[in-house]
Amino acid sequence: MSSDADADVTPSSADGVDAATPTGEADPDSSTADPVLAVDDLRKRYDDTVALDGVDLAVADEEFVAVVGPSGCGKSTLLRVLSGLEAEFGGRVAVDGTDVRDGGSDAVGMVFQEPRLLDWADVRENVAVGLPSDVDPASPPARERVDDLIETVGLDGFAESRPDELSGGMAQRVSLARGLAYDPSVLLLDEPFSALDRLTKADQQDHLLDVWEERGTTVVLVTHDVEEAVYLADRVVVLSGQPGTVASVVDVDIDRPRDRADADLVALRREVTDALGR
Ligand SMILES: Nc1ncnc2c1ncn2[C@@H]1O[C@H](COP(=O)(O)OP(=O)(O)OP(=O)(O)O)[C@@H](O)[C@H]1O
Repeated sequence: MSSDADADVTPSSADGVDAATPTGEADPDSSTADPVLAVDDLRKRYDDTVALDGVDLAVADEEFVAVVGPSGCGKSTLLRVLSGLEAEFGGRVAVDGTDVRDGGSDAVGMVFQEPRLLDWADVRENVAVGLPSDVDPASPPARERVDDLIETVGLDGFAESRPDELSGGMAQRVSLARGLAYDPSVLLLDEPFSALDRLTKADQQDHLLDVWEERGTTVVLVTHDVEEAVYLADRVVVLSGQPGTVASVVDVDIDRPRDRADADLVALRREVTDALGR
């Protein structure tokens, strides 16, 4: 894709976001000097339920962070706040230095557990849904960007296919391309592979890593799957049970490509599992 096309469809972002060095253990706020995503003392309550209580998290540019925690600890709530779907909360959440309540969430892309595709639309149209609202999806730069994303997620040749002609893994890749169409500063993934069988899941995980490495996107992945978290992420943030708060942070300081059976990886899996109290 040409840089001209990028310029036409990419929203402007705030200046001055530099990569920073993650450090780790139990102090998620100290991980980055100038984070792309900054969560400070996040508190969220639904009537009598305290879902999140004082969550701190800082994610560096191009970092891949996984969030794990017991059922009901507030993982989905956290993503809903980050993506601007929950406007009422305590504390501060900023993307590229802009509060999510002041438009910071515009710089966030989201991939859900279910692909949530439009049945009547083909792959190209489904990906185009993720383009900025002021971009004409029929314009040549937009079409070029969409086709580039379709290629990035490995679906060349399927641009005119409809969702019922795709496998579950392929449909989830359409959802990933749609999440990237806005060229987000942060891509949020809410258990994107949990509905897939084991082999498809492993393929999709590797595919996500390829896309992450190729596009340099900052990723926050919520998952129940400790193996997935440790295999994919630079850091695993472990939330405590309800109300959710950060119980510990485990650095995964292992070069990629990683071997799922690697002894160090297995040891880190145990560390995360222990932190979860399983
Ligand atoms: N819209 C809502 N109204 C009332 N309570 C809610 C709402 N959404 C979530 N909750 C409550 O907030 C808490 C956190 O829910 P959330 O779905 O964020 O947890 P989770 O960690 O994603 O759970 P799971 O792993 O089971 O998907 C739970 O007690 C849940 O019942």
